[in-house]
Amino acid sequence: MPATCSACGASPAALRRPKTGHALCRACFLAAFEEETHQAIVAGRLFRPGETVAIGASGGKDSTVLAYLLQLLDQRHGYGLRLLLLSVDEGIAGYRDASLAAVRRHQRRSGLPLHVVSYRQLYGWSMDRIARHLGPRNNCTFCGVFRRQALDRGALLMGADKIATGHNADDVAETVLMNFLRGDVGRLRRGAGAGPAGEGAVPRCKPLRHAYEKEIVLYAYFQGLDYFSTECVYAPQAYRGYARALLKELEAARPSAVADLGHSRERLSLRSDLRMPARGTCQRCGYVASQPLNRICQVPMVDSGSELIESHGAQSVAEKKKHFSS
Ligand SMILES: Nc1ncnc2c1ncn2[C@@H]1O[C@H](COP(=O)(O)OP(=O)(O)OP(=O)(O)O)[C@@H](O)[C@H]1O
Repeated sequence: MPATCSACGASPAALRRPKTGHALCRACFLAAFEEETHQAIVAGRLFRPGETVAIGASGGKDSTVLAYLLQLLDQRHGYGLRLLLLSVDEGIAGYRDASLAAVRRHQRRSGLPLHVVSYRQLYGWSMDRIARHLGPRNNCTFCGVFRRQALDRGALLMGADKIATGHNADDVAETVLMNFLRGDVGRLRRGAGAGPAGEGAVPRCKPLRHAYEKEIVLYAYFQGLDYFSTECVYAPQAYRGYARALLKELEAARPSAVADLGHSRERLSLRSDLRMPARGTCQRCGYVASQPLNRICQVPMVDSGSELIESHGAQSVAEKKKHFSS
């Protein structure tokens, strides 16, 4: 590594940027990362003044950096946002309880309001209980559908106009790879944009979708941010892990592979006569569905316990509100 920072030419270089290869000092790296995130927000028109934004806070590095950065950039550039932290407790012992503790620590430091919604309260089931019914496979698929809806419902109850998630460039590239490998054209078309996405009740955006995971880790490190870094106990079974391993190999050979995959998806052109899955509403619960019943209402264990359907579909919003903690 060169002795001096290639940006300021004065301070000693502290790192080589994984994204660009530039050798930078700590201050120049932090400034570049913050400015790039601001530019992504401005170019993507992700927010409007006066909006209430619920930040999906998992306690992991990405959403911790996102929450920190949005607060910093909002103050610096006067976006005029009302920022909130929104966490979903899936009920995964030894994982989510510890990561929620990290969210609460961030909440205390930042002063941002925090709301927690749980699967148990919303659906009557914890993810651990679902996993016992389903066995080791498909847990991440179900959990993803449950979480998407839980974030929507939490955001609606908090009066949020938008949900911001910490998805980064590696997440986007993995998703593109996975959808290619599965031939899932519907998700390829709608899955990797900056948002607002068309799915769900509340528009979503991903302000860090151009940020490399390695740089997010470096940013968190240099800012001394406190986050939870253990993988979910169900993740090793997920197909996404293969896409992640493949991406790491590709990145080692060519670092731009991460960004290039995201760009490929954006520029992808699909045949005009291609039939896309219709998006409607679930006949049972009324939330987004591409089939008569959405994935949650199709969970096989509903036969062995109607609790899930009843608590998911039959409660009024007023009844559900009393379940939410703040
Ligand atoms: N339990 C949750 N509660 C609230 N938001 C969540 C939760 N899980 C995921 N998200 C949101 O979705 C994004 C991507 O999810 P992913 O599963 O990659 O998160 P993670 O790896 O657990 O944590 P992070 O992305 O914060 O490092 C997160 O950055 C966060 O914004």
